[in-house]
Amino acid sequence: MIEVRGISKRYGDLQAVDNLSITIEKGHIFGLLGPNGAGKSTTISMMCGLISPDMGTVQLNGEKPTDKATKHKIGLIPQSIALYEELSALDNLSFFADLYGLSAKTKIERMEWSLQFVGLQDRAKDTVSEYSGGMKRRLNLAASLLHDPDFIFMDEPTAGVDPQSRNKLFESVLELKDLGKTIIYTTHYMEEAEKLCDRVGVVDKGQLLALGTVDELIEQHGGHSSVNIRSEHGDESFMTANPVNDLMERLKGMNTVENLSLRRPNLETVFLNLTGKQLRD
Ligand SMILES: Nc1ncnc2c1ncn2[C@@H]1O[C@H](COP(=O)(O)OP(=O)(O)OP(=O)(O)O)[C@@H](O)[C@H]1O
Repeated sequence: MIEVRGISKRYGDLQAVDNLSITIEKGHIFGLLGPNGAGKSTTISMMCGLISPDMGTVQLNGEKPTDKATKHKIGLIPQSIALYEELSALDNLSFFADLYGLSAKTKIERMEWSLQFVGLQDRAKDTVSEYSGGMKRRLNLAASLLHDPDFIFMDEPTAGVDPQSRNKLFESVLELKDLGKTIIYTTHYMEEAEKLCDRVGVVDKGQLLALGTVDELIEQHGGHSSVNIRSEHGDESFMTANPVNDLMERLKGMNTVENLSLRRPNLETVFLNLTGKQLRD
């Protein structure tokens, strides 16, 4: 379990994170969503002990993330790819395995497992500079899993990734959840959060604006459905909390319906309602 209590971080005049509290259950995938500069990376960095909060506390299974034993339970997939381009995938993993201090036997086992896990076993001897952006992302993930961490922090792991690698990454995230890992996932893509996350937090200007399951957030912040009917009376559009009933009622007076569209609120609507900002990659 991860318990974040009132963490804040200021850079000069800028309050990057402002009194943020979240609890994340073991085995959950938690999505941290927010526009550019909202404070997601700063929050993740405090959660995994890379930077210390000015105020507040973070506990991973009751321990500080900077605690030596707890550090070994953390896997971080940073936003920018952290690999040696001129080395092969195997040599990269070997380097990171040595940093984690794995024994020779464990190192070989974990390197094999990690490569298999991200589907790169056939390209293990290739130089990373020959990899596509998606393959680099997958190798980045493999490197962060070598020491079999319990808490996995993924900072925009699908940025600039082709659809095939993106799907492979989704599968990998869900497999990690099945293995009982706790995953914190930041993304700009709402459909990823809808597909993957047990719970979601929306942040902007360093503050947590909403927290809950996707359904809860849509219920609380999604607003009404929008309906459009084109009939012999022309176009009619309306917003409603009860689309099925309202639609049935309106259709009664119509003979020819040429077109009918119903748009229910989704996570994107929630995001726009809360932050007023369009998402950008
Ligand atoms: N080391 C730093 N020094 C000064 N300002 C910083 C530093 N790190 C982050 N910031 C600022 O803090 C704010 C939050 O940044 P952060 O990277 O946490 O946001 P983010 O939500 O991860 O954004 P993005 O989606 O663009 O990665 C931004 O305004 C950023 O410019």
